Amino acid sequence: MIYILSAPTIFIVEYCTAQVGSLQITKTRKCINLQEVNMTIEAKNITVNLDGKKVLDNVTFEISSDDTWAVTGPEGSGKSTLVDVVLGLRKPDKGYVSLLGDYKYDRVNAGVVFQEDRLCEYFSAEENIVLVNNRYSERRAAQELEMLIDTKYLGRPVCELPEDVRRCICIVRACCIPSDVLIMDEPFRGLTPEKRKTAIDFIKEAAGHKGIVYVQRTTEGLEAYKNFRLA
Ligand SMILES: Nc1ncnc2c1ncn2[C@@H]1O[C@H](COP(=O)(O)OP(=O)(O)OP(=O)(O)O)[C@@H](O)[C@H]1O
Repeated sequence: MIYILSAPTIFIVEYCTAQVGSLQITKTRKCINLQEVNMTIEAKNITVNLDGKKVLDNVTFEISSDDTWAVTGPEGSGKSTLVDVVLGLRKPDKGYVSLLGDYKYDRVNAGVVFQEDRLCEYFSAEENIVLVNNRYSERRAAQELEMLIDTKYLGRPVCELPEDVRRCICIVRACCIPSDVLIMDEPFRGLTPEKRKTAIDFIKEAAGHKGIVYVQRTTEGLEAYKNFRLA
């Protein structure tokens, strides 16, 4: 990581992290090398009560670039609630989520697979991808989709497609959204072990140095990852 000091009127590089008197301290990355991007989502002391029941009790963890987390726990243990808090969709009763490092925005910018598919049912798989990233043509979207689904499923309303194919479309969609982190709630539901492995390879490739959070009941199928940190 290089640090450059410059006068505030001369804006040398894109990421400004602090202003010190008349000096602008700018943090940059040589040749915009993604390897040096450092973003951290800090979830600290998260406590959530629902209907008088403590669903999350003082949960603390950090998701940084290059981290891959598995958040596991039995049914009803609060996994999806934690995802909602991290995404800013639910306010915790106690604790906070903050963004540290090279974030350009003051909110979590995530590619998400939700527990439910949340697809546009009468749109095709390609159209569902283009909807979340208008830089993609349908042709480009099809190329991404073909890494996980058979071409026979393209060009058809997704409501006609089998459950496992729909889940793969959700994975591709999350990976195609411009984002800083990937958060996936039961992404591999209904997938065969072989397909799950292909999907993990696809996600790893698409994520690059982004942090990844897998949410599922157990770590089954995540053996491809070594040194897992369990939350
Ligand atoms: N809006 C709500 N109002 C009241 N209770 C809720 C609400 N949403 C979730 N709960 C309860 O909070 C607990 C945690 O739910 P959550 O969906 O986060 O669990 P989970 O670990 O993701 O479960 P699963 O593995 O079934 O997806 C459950 O007991 C659930 O019934």
